[in-house]
Parts: sequence; C-alpha cells; structure tokens
Amino acid sequence: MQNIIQVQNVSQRFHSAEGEFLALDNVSFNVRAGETLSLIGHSGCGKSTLLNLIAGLTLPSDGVLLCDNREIAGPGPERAMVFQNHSLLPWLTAQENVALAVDQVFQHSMSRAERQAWIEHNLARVQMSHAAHKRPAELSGGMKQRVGIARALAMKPRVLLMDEPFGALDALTRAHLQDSVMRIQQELNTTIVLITHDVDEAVLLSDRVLMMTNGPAATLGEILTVDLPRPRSRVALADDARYHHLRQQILHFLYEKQRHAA
Ligand SMILES: Nc1ncnc2c1ncn2[C@@H]1O[C@H](COP(=O)(O)OP(=O)(O)OP(=O)(O)O)[C@@H](O)[C@H]1O
Repeated sequence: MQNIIQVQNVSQRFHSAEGEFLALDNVSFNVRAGETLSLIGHSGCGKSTLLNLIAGLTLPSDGVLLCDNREIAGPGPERAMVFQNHSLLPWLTAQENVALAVDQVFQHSMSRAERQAWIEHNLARVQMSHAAHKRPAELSGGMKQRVGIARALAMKPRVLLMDEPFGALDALTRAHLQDSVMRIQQELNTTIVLITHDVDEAVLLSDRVLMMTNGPAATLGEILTVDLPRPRSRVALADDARYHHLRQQILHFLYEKQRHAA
C-alpha cells in the first residue's frame, strides 16, 4: 500500500523558562493510503505535538515529514484537521462555517452554485442538513463536531487529522460519531490519523494503533495491527475474542510497559 505521510527521524524540542524540553525523540513511521491510524499514549507523551507536525502547524527540530513525497512546510488543505473543541466560528451558521473552508479551497475551481451544492452535500454526509442555518451556540456538542467533520471533508483532504475528536462527548454521542466516521471512511477511502485516549475507540476505528512511550523524549513504542474485518459493529465485536485480545495488548502496553508516572 502506498504511503501518504512519512515521518522520518523526527524530534521536537521546546524552549521554556526551565530550559530546553525534548518532547519527541527520533520518531519514524508511515501512514498508508486509506488506513485509519490511531495514536495512543499517556497524557503529555507528544500525540498533539506529532499531529501538529503532520498538519504543518509546527516544524520539527530534527527530521523531516513528507506528504505525498513532498516535504510538509506548513498547513495545507490536503491535511484537514478536526479538533476536540470543534473550533467553529460562533457568529457563522453551520453552513457558513463549511462555506469558509470551501471558498478558501475551491474559489477558483468551482462555480458559486457548485460550491453551494458541495457545502450541502458535506452537511448531508454528517446528517446535519436540518441544522444548516443554526449557529454553534444552538447546536449540541455532537452536532458541532459533525459540522467540524463536514468542514474538514469539504476540503477534499488526502488525510483527515483528528485530535481527540470525540473526547468531549458523552458515550452515546461518541458512539454515533464513531459510526459516522467509519461509514464515511469506507465510502471515501479517506486516510485518517486520529489521537485517542480510548482503547476501545482505537481498536474499533483503526487499521493500526501506534502506541507511544511516555515523555519526555517520547518515541514510538509498538505498532499494533488491527485486522478485524470491516464494516465493524461495536455490538458484534463485544463478543469477539480477537477484539478483546487486541484491546488487551494495548492495555498491557499502556499500563504494564508504560506505567504512568502521575
Ligand atoms: N509549545 C510548547 N512549549 C513547551 N512545551 C510544550 C509545548 N507544546 C507541548 N509541550 C510539551 O510537550 C509534551 C507533549 O505535549 P502534547 O500536548 O503533544 O502531549 P499529548 O500526548 O497530546 O497530551 P494530552 O494527551 O494530555 O493531550 C508535554 O510535556 C507538553 O508540556
């Protein structure tokens, strides 16, 4: 399978009042086209730092990151980000928030009518057509996340980067959104890199789970391949011995091999 993202010998240092802090130490891995890759690890191990590097929001202290064999030198619409706290503009409606991204990316390649149809299509994809004219304050947490996902998908990204996208949601809403993301991923064959703290979420959604060691100087610990067939059903997996075995391997890594210092 073709690699979309290549992370090669990446280290990240931060300078603070206490001096230099090595957050990531020599991290290397690839993200394959069409896969869902989860990053999991204890709090502070550098997951967001790594995702921000892939997004191009920051540049590495050492090493190189490539997207489609080109060096990542800044943000780009081919790497769309979905944040934990939706990050919608509060004074714009759901539709206008999506429009902002669509106009930015497709202003010159789509007519106004095509852009409008594309915005509506992406809101429909996440089942938000009914709330297109509502502002974020009028939407539930799950609905805001759906709009955030629509906005990201509307950019036709090669890779969807998700920083704990369901972290702030209740369990039922989280389950609905996980199912939506799995369905969309299957439809579009989108590549997804997802940060999660949730072991069940990691197994349910991922093709591979990248487990990180504790910081400082965090690095890649182990990579777990999740070879459960798709489409996946959380109800069916609850009785699946393979699912429990995979879950156990992540728990073992996190709580036996990487006991958290806190
Ligand atoms: N801009 C910065 N300046 C200084 N230190 C930073 C900066 N950004 C992150 N760090 C430090 O780097 C380490 C990794 O942070 P990061 O946010 O990537 O961890 P994380 O695994 O995403 O954590 P969490 O799961 O709690 O969100 C932490 O020790 C953090 O304090």
